Amino acid sequence: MSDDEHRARRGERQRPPARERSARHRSEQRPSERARRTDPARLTAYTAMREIADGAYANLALPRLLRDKRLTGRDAGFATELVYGATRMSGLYDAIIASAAGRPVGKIDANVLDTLRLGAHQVLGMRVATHAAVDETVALARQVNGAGAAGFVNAVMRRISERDPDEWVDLVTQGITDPVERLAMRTSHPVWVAKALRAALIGHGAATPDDVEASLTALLEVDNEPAKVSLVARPGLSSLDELEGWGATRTGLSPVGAVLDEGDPGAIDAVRDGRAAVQDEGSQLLVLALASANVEGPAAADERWLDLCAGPGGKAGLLAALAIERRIPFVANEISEHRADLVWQTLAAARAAARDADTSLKVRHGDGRDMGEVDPAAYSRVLIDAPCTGLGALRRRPEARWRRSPGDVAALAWLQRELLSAGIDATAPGGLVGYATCSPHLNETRFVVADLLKRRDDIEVVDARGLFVDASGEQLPALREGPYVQLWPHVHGTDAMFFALLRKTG
Ligand SMILES: C[S@@+](CC[C@H](N)C(=O)[O-])C[C@H]1O[C@@H](n2cnc3c(N)ncnc32)[C@H](O)[C@@H]1O
Repeated sequence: MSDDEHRARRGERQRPPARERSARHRSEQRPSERARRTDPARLTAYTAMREIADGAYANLALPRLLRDKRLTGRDAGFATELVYGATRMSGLYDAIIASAAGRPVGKIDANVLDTLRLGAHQVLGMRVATHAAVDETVALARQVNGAGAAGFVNAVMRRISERDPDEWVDLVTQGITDPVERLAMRTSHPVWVAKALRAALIGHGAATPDDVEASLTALLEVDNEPAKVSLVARPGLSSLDELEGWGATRTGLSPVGAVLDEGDPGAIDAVRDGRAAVQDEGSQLLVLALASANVEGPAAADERWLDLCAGPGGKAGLLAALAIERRIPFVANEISEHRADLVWQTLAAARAAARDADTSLKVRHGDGRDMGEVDPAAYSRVLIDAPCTGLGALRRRPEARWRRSPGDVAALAWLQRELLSAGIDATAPGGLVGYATCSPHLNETRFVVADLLKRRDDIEVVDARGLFVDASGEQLPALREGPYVQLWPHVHGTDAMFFALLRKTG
């Protein structure tokens, strides 16, 4: 990376007129006059983009490629920002590329389009100096798309770099009259996602129809900001002091949480051993809430805990640690064999601790919908972290917004109801069921619980707000009227986790 790019990554503008003149001169050269190759960071970013186009997940594909290419430090950071930014912003960038190219992106070869998305992000999203962004994108195109494509990329990149980001947004939104659709384009979200999140903000009481635009804007903008790396110190296995020793900082939000501002969490001994883990603080808080609520009646006499949908094991890791401290038997269930294996690995440290404490910790591979029949009324606390669209964690999964569709919400709705019903069947009278999603979509959250409350007479809702307490014991702010808890990235700094707490009454 050049000095300009390092400055750009620090957010400094670097576009002196002389360089601009030089950029114009260089970009007006025929691509064949500039036959050099691009740098490994951009090439790796391009390879990741192609894998993502084939269905890979950015958070899995990119770290593997960075390792294979031995990219570390600033180069790894640069490649990561390129891939995450170009993928997240591809809705907006595609509109800009189409305008600059004078043709719909459907008529541009998919490989070339990815090269252009990476180039657009450097110019519009990263403030890499224009000449470097254009030259390197053309060099990348020459290397991976061929000489013919490089000429086209050169022309499109030159046009993109003629306007600043605000001018482009104005241009590509000028024909859009609906304000939510305009916002969706500006913040690069599918329109249906922006509309669903708008309805969720209102439906969960976080905004009114009159003031929702400001909240929606803040929410959609946060989706485009890199999420901090949050860590959990699993109680009894690690501690916040230990994580601080590795450079993490307590946030004060989760009593067991810290953030790592820089560095690889995988380098931390406790994370490698499974005594600590990377985990959103909203997820930590809902596990702590379920574990700290009062169970009553027969459930209180014989505590046993169940995580019904445990893969890959993040919440099970925290729940298991808490169960072991209290010598409570714990079962983590998961339907996917591969993900059940991941739970087994994630719980390695907890399994050892359970053996030492002579308490039971089991990983079950099976359909959670059967648990009501397999283990009826057997558990005192059941967590149902249901499969969902993940619309509350878009900042962590750059490709997710483009993969999901409204049909997914409908397809998941029935499964979510069946899992919640089975979880209730598996709960002993007086016991608690925590229903969670990393989506605030009303059809995956309130409506699922409301439906079960209508169909069953053996459950009641417990107000969960008082159980969401920060490191100093204070209830989290802005939890609205309850009884459910809906966290928001733009308010709480967590993923948009939903949590409903139900008590089995009969
Ligand atoms: C949101 S994820 C759970 C995340 C997990 N609690 C964690 O914190 O790491 C939902 C999980 O439910 C699993 N799942 C889907 N259908 C299921 C079913 N019928 N029974 C049990 N698990 C299921 C999925 O494979 C997925 O691993």
